[in-house]
Amino acid sequence: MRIVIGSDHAGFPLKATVVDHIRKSGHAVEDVGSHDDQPVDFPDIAKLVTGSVADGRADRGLLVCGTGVGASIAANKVRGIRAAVCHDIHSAHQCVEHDDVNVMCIGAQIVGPWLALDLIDAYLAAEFSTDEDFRRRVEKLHQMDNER
Ligand SMILES: O=C(CO)[C@H](O)[C@H](O)[C@H](O)COP(=O)(O)O
Repeated sequence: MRIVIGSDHAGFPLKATVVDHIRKSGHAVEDVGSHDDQPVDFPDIAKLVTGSVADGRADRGLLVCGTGVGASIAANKVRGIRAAVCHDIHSAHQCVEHDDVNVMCIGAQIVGPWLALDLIDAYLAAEFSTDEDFRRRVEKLHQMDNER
């Protein structure tokens, strides 16, 4: 898959480990920054990641900030984006299987690097279910996007 990843200054220390891991797993990674630990506003990075997913340049996005919360709020402002903070393995795969999440957000101040990599593995391995209940619910999310 083509993965786009971004972080703010709080997520920056974790991002290099994550990028390396995803590349070694065989995925293509676009790293949109930040590229150092200087303060950067998470909405600016979220715009870059979500833009790449929304226009089809990337299949899935990853955002890393301090808690994952700000990044997910920002990402969900963008049409076509279904973002979720995931700090447990079940949510990391179920969010794709049931909700077709296309941007997962992680808090570098909340989870350590080993759990972060397991979360990412679960997220990237998951596929959207063909179950009609889940498809109908996500279709309603599309309708909500179109009504904004
Ligand atoms: O977690 C975040 C937003 O939900 C950010 O990454 C920041 O860590 C948080 O806003 C704190 O800001 P600071 O400039 O790092 O003190």
